[in-house]
Amino acid sequence: MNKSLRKAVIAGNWKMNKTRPEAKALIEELKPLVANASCDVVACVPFTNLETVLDAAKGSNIKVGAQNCHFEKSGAFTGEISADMLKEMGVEYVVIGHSERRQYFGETDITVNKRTKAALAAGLKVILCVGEMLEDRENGITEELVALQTKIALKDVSKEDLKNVIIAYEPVWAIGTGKTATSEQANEVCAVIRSVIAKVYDKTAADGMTIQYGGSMNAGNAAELLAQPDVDGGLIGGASLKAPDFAVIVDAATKG
Ligand SMILES: O=C(CO)COP(=O)(O)O
Repeated sequence: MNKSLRKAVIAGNWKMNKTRPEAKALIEELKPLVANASCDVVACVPFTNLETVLDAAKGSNIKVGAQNCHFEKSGAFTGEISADMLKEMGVEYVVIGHSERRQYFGETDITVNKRTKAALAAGLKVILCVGEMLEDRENGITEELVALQTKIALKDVSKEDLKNVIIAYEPVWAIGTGKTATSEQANEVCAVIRSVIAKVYDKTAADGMTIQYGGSMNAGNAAELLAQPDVDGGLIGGASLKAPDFAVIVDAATKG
């Protein structure tokens, strides 16, 4: 299927950055720069910035996302935020299973699956992150590992709900390191993910699935990565904190 029939999505993952005034300033700077984008533009911001960013992005084409949500609807889960809480605010997207959550906060494939289902049930769109560690790549198990992560994360997710899922392939060794996967490496694994979707669901679902690459994507390398046939967008960390850089990536997706 022609990739141009899929929706390209460029999402910024601000991670643990920006106070509210800084967040507002970044969105204000970004708005005119991405106003003519033909791809979807998303800012996934810290919980504390959600209201500010929702407000600042109002009337623009910037959509707003959170960076995690809990799998229970409510209850004694100190420090957690439910999917319903995000939905009620007007948040549209949520990042689930980011490698930093897997590495530092005990996130597992099983909890990623639970959070994914909870977010979809609440009506949120999920940016589901998968990706191998350097050791996995060196051991030659990247494809199997990413396939496994994808399958478990999507267990019991219906074909209808899958329409609200984007998958982000983020090799852990490329995140925040300045070491980008080559465009061939990125495309290869995105294609593996697409074939998993075809097997678990069907070809139509696979053809329609937006699959992003993430990991040191920046203004200089985005065009080549986004031109790959199976790369439909990007999940951007560091470069999403600078409006002009992020806007170049959005432009590249519009062309790619
Ligand atoms: O983790 C990432 C996005 O979720 C990528 O981060 P960097 O773009 O800073 O490498």
